[in-house]
Amino acid sequence: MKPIISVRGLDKTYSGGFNALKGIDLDIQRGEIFALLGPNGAGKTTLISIICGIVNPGQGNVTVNGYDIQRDYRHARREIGLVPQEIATDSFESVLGAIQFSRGLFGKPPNPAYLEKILRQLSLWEKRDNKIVTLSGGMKRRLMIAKALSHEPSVLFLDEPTAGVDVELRQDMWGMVRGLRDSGVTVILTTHYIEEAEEMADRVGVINRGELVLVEDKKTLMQKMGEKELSLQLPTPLETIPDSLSDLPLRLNGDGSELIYRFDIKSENTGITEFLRRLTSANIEFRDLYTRESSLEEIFVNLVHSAQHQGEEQLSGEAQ
Ligand SMILES: Nc1ncnc2c1ncn2[C@@H]1O[C@H](COP(=O)(O)OP(=O)(O)OP(=O)(O)O)[C@@H](O)[C@H]1O
Repeated sequence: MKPIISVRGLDKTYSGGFNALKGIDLDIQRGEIFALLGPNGAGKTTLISIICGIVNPGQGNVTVNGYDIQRDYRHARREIGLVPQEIATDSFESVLGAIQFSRGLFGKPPNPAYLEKILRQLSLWEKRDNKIVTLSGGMKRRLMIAKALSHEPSVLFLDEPTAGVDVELRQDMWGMVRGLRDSGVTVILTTHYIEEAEEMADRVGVINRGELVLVEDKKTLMQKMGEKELSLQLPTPLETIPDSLSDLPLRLNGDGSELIYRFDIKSENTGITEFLRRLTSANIEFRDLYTRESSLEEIFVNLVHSAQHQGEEQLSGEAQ
């Protein structure tokens, strides 16, 4: 199947001369949840704003459902629902009135059954006649999503959907976004919360200093880049790691009653058998053992660090 969004060779230099995006190539597949991760100022909003037609692209091409965002702006824009970070809406309007109005802006004929469906999906149907001013913060956020969906777009952009939202509400939002994906909407979200990407995304893109440094299936990414840790619970805490084991990737946690061995799940030989044999030789006993995988957060930090490191090496190479 053809991708719903296709970005080719996208470059953006702002008028002040700042090069915010560098040669971005990206395909978004129909029906997926794609999370765009990156540190502050990496270029996430710039990329989304270009796809949504809010910021002019420099060089390159972007199509949405086959429509070129510059040559065929109106068609491309109709395919998109954008949920901005800020809640901006007329507070004395009713919930239903607000989404009817948003739909009208796209020149779409009324479709009460569709609007009812999205309000029900977002748990706002009971509030349809309420004035927006009377809604809670979480309801207002959901209303912003309902507005963005009102014209039946095929792609929904969520810019930091849960910034400043409490944990419980965040989980509600995640459930709702998954529900939208299940109903056929493609979702692209930017987030600072790695946990959010880890919970929701099918694929993850990492952007750093205007470059897309990685696009990967989330599960593959976690397997490929992940390190595992083998944690041993010791009945007798250790003060230090014995000299006979000092060449191994070990560390002690807390009061010395947890010994942690790191290994790479990519590697054919994890070294665990050898480690356990040497542990016995060193007369170290353990009560229990379990493994844990590194989180997307750790993977992300490693990636950004290595990308920065490469950049610095390149700069120092150029300076020489
Ligand atoms: N209108 C503009 N003119 C000049 N530079 C800009 C403009 N908008 C953004 N930039 C710069 O482009 C870079 C990328 O900004 P962008 O907002 O896309 O990053 P971001 O990844 O969305 O960051 P954040 O996570 O903080 O929202 C930043 O260095 C920013 O200062």
